[in-house]
Amino acid sequence: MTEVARSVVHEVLGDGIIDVDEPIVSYIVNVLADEDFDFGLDGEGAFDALGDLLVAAGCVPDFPECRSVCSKLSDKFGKHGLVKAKPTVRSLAAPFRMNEGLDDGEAPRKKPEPVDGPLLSERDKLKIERRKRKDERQREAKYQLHLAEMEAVRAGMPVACVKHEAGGGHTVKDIHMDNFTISVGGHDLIVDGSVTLSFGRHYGERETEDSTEKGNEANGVVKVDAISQRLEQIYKRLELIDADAAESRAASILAGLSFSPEMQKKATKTFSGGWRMRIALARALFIEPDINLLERVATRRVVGFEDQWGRILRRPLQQKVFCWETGRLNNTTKNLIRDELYLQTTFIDKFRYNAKRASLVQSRIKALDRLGHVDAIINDPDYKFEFPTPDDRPGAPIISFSDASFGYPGGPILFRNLNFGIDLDSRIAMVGPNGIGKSTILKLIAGELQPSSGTVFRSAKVRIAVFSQHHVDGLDLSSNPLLYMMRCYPGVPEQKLRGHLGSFGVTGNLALQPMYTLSGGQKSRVAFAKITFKKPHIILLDEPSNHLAKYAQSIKSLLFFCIMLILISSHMKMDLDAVEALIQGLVLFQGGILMVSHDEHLISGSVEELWIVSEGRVAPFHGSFAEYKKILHSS
Ligand SMILES: Nc1ncnc2c1ncn2[C@@H]1O[C@H](COP(=O)(O)OP(=O)(O)OP(=O)(O)O)[C@@H](O)[C@H]1O
Repeated sequence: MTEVARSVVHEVLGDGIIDVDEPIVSYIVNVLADEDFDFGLDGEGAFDALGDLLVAAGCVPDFPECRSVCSKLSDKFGKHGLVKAKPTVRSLAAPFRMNEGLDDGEAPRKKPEPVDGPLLSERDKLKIERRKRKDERQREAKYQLHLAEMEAVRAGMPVACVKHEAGGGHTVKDIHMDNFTISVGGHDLIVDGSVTLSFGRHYGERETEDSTEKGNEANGVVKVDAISQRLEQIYKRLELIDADAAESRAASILAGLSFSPEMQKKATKTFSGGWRMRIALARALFIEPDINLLERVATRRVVGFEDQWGRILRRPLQQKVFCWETGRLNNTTKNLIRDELYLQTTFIDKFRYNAKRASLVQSRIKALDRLGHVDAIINDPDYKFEFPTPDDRPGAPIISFSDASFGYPGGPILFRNLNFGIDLDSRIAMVGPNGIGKSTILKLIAGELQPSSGTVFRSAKVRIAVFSQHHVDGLDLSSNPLLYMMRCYPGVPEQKLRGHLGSFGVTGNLALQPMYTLSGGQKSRVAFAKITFKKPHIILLDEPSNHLAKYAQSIKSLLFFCIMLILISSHMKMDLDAVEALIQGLVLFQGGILMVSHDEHLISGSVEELWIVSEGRVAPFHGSFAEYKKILHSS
């Protein structure tokens, strides 16, 4: 059926569909081929569902033309029997009585069902259902269009095109092209070139210059001046960038980032998250021109940032709030002010009824009152990260490992005889080298993996939420945060889901914005909202600040620091503001936390214990993250 539908679409749209990307064409075909699709009167349904996409994708020049095309589509689909017949109303030959054959006594009345609002007729319900499907299709269409646009931007260059403007009077069997231009990515490679390929001659790469002369002799002119000039430029450029040494340069950069020769040959997909980040770093280092360019930008940012920070911190609180209101602060400065205000308000709350500190509390209350907007600042949605408090507290044991060992099938044993427990008061960060198996432990805890031997016990009553980059990547990008939550939790009132999204700063219009338009940090917030809706007792976090801090440990030079900033701005999935908010949210969370992270700031701000994963074992470390790092460096 889809094949017939496809041929009808091609027939009706003709040339209009030739240059349209395949995913868009498939989408159009699938929508129309859907057996529930309602073409409506004269193709009006098709126009509603696909009009915007057909025009935006250039299948039709404008909306009036689009209407007529939709009408043709409806017609053709009907002729091919692809339009499902609508149920028709049939009149009965004789009246039919509902109580025929029943006792004459009055039938017991059914108690009317309580209803919340006006009753909907079947027709209304169908209409609403159609409307929903239409919205869904339009969202999907916009997303497909966005994907196609992104693909074009990523490719960075339009398709190579050949403009052929005039034909010559040569024999029919020769191929002659005159006045043609070849451009790639907006750069002209050949301008006003002309080529004649004479029938019977053989042309090849090495023969080019030769054949020019031979061709001249034989009057079969091949004008390759422009081509050879261009080739010369390319060779010069390759020489300039030392292309022959590219592989060895890449190898030495990778080796500097601890990739052994065997690892350098492995497919990227076989590496753990941390190693993949190193690959991204190696790539950034390899492309020198971009680094130099960005380095300047980053330096300016660093300097500007420090200047402003220093200046703002020296000002009294009142002035800081004024600066806030005038909106000239960056996120870090905002966080510092917010922290200070937060401390002031906590101080007031804590010592409000303490006689000894009464005067101090009073003066602070007055000072804050004078400032105004304090609530707005503390409750800024950007800063919000509120994990729900579970209503129950299952008794111990919650999670315990007994002699648990694990190795991936076909791989080495990663852990032997692990013995430890986690409860609702646990606040732990697991640290260790890349690829040692930290994420694997989280998967064993969550039940995604089973131990090869020994046991991992999980209380039947415990609710565990897992956050990893995988959950952010798994969001439905064609949807929006609210719809996504509605699909994940069907039947839950919209207001409740909105409220929950709001706890993670996804408020107002942001909750209705297409997911693909959200920033990395905003997507992370949606993922957090999704995994915590059921009020988990334990939260497992796998690199919630996404591998950013591990490089900060080894990055000494400004160049490296700049690269970090580049990586932060281009790859980060959670912005710095969100990390601050996450720390605050975790501190206030009333359950257990086990995180895998290399982010010193996140670890020291939100957990109390450090566990070290190494050589197949997990052991508590009695010291701070900074002390652990010191030991790591000295060894
Ligand atoms: N599905 C899998 N199949 C086979 N091997 C795997 C699989 N997932 C991970 N591994 C391997 O198991 C080892 C441990 O991986 P894991 O992701 O747990 O490490 P990690 O300590 O979390 O690393 P990082 O800090 O780099 O994120 C690595 O060598 C990894 O390549």
